[in-house]
Amino acid sequence: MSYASEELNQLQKEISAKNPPDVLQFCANYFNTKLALQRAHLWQTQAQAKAAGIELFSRVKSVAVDSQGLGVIPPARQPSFKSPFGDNDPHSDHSKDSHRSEPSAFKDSGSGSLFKGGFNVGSNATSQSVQDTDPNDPAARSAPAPEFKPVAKLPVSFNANRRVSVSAEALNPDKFKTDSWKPPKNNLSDEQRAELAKTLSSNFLFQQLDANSKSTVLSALMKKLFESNTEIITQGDEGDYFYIIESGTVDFYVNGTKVNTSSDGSSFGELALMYNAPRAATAVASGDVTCWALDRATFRRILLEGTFNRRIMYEDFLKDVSVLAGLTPQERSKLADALSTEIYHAGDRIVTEGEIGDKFYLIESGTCEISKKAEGVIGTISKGKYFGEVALLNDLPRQATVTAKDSVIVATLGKSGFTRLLGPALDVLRKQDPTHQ
Ligand SMILES: Nc1ncnc2c1ncn2[C@@H]1O[C@@H]2COP(=O)(O)O[C@H]2[C@H]1O
Ligand SMILES: Nc1ncnc2c1ncn2[C@@H]1O[C@@H]2COP(=O)(O)O[C@H]2[C@H]1O
Repeated sequence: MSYASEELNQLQKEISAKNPPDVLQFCANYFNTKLALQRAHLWQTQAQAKAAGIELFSRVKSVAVDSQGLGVIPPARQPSFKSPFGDNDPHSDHSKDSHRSEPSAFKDSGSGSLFKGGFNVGSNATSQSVQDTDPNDPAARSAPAPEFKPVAKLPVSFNANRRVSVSAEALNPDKFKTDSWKPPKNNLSDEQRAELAKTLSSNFLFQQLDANSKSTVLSALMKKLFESNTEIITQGDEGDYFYIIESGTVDFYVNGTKVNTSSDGSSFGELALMYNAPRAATAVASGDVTCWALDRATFRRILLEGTFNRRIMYEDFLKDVSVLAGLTPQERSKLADALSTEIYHAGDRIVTEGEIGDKFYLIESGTCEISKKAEGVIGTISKGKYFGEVALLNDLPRQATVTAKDSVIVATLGKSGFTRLLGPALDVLRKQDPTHQ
């Protein structure tokens, strides 16, 4: 299948799942978001290459002409990753401004880190040794104490003369493997396989797989052992594996700041694989850690084939959101289909007081601060809580500013989904309206 057909198929699936009222707008947003992710990845790649002294994209000077016919240097323009049709092409000449920061948020229509905590691997997990000859095995990396540096700042300016076809391939490595794809084989003995199946059987996501997919995953999982302080994942890298922690504790850092910790039974490393985006965080073994790793192609194949789909992942999350407690399982499924994921970093404004509101937000992880111009900070909210309902319920501008205090992942629902899909939760939201308290 060609790259274009693959993209169109994917879009078709999204349209069928979400049945958007405004199809053209939906398509525009869909590709806009894809392009944003691609650009974000390019920036990251360029930053890494630059740090290593490599000039990745040749520079094309963009010189405007002033009223006297003289060439002038264009003013620095801050790229917006919310609009990739804007000034964020890393192929451009950015030498005039060294203060541009890497993108702090990316978003996509799909689920977020909902795999986290999904794998409730039992504490009776066994630890068979698996022959793993994968040359990319992260366990094979040397393991010095991790050193966390902020991601390099990037320069700004814009020239769209060069497009990103080569990098588009880099971002879609699976497309080259699609036809010849064969899941890896871990060569577990029958007993070891049965043990692993037992270990994963209590896991929510694993339970959703049909027999074939279960068997594929069992054969493809690779055991990885990480010594204390090993960097399992490095922020900004391309995604290679999705990990399930059998035992041990993993800490997550974004730009050098610790944002999260996961242990036995949790999973991580799904975001980069799902969105073809750079790794959103650095994952470090805080003690000795044993993981099961699923390679990118198998993860994506199973995900894209729909067994591991968005609905499954979001349903798991939605069960824990108290304001949605009154929804029937069918209502929850419909809602799950309509959600999108956005990621923000510390300091990002997610909604701004006075602006027009078009989305409702559920916090999947991280902490947000709510503030009002007149009153300052009025509260903080975290996982399982929501915001952005007031503007939508009352057709008002945003009544407060909501800022990410750390790395925040939110599930968002557009305005039409908000009124159509929240069912009895809308009444609860109305009753709990903070501006009426
Ligand atoms: N606050 C967080 N922000 C981003 N990623 C996180 C966070 N907490 C845990 N992670 C995990 O860290 C992983 C890093 O690689 P990925 O971006 O593929 O997927 C990421 C998530 O699974
Ligand atoms: N006291 C408050 N006043 C206004 N908004 C609040 C308050 N407490 C929490 N919020 C949330 O902050 C959000 C800002 O955007 P909205 O007005 O759409 O919805 C608002 C609420 O979800």
